[in-house]
Amino acid sequence: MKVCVCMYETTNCKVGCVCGGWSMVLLEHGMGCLSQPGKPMTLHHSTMYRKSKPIVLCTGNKNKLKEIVEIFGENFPYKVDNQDIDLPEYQGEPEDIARAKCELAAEHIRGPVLVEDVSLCFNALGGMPGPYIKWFLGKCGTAGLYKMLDGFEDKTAYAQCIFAYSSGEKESTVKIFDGRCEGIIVPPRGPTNFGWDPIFQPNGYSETFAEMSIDVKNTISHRSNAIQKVKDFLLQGNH
Ligand SMILES: O=c1nc[nH]c2c1ncn2[C@H]1C[C@H](O)[C@@H](COP(=O)(O)OP(=O)(O)OP(=O)(O)O)O1
Ligand SMILES: [Mg+2]
Repeated sequence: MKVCVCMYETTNCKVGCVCGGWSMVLLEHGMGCLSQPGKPMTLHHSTMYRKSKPIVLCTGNKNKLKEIVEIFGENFPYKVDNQDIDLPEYQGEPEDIARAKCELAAEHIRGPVLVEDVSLCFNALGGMPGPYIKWFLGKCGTAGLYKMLDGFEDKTAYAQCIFAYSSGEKESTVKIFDGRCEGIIVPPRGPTNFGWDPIFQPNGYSETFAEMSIDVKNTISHRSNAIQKVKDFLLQGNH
């Protein structure tokens, strides 16, 4: 993350925070700053939004939304809204699917948008089901997905999350952020509330994503790896 140095004398704190008398000032790029003049600014205030349009996160999946909001954390300085729209998804490589989904979302929202597309890739199957995991999961269930690897010794897999961001401006290009988590496919274990979590056991852990606490999942997951990149990009003043 870019560290900005506060250059301004402070005025009265307008956000009523616990900033010890130092207050919110606006830096040149419009980001709020809570710091002593000359000291690096700290992004520790949840109401310290940049003066810009909210970023609209387009997903119809409530579990994704919950994890994304938690991973962004309350210190994230931009306002993120959600639109529950089920966007059509093209066939092809995961990155192209996310890009096309993002372009459709930007057309729909006409402002800054963020979408994500998730793949679960079995190495023994050359990366399939990949972006089609949603349909395989729907038709075969988690046990059926595990069974697909019956004839293979190689149970390794990776979860991939691709975020795509568009500022929504005409001619703007879509920015892609890729996050992965390597692991193995195991017989289903743990709660069944989120997708293929019961059959994915990340490397270095003896629990499946479904069995581990959400806090642990959110520090190692495909989604958290991708979101770190999204955050770095947006916090560099790119939004
Ligand atoms: O961390 C995860 N842990 C377990 N399962 C997960 C995870 N993340 C996505 N999933 C599931 C949801 C869907 O069955 C498929 C991805 O498809 P994907 O198109 O990205 O998700 P979706 O259609 O549910 O929501 P969206 O409206 O954002 O497209 O994998
Ligand atoms: Mg989808």
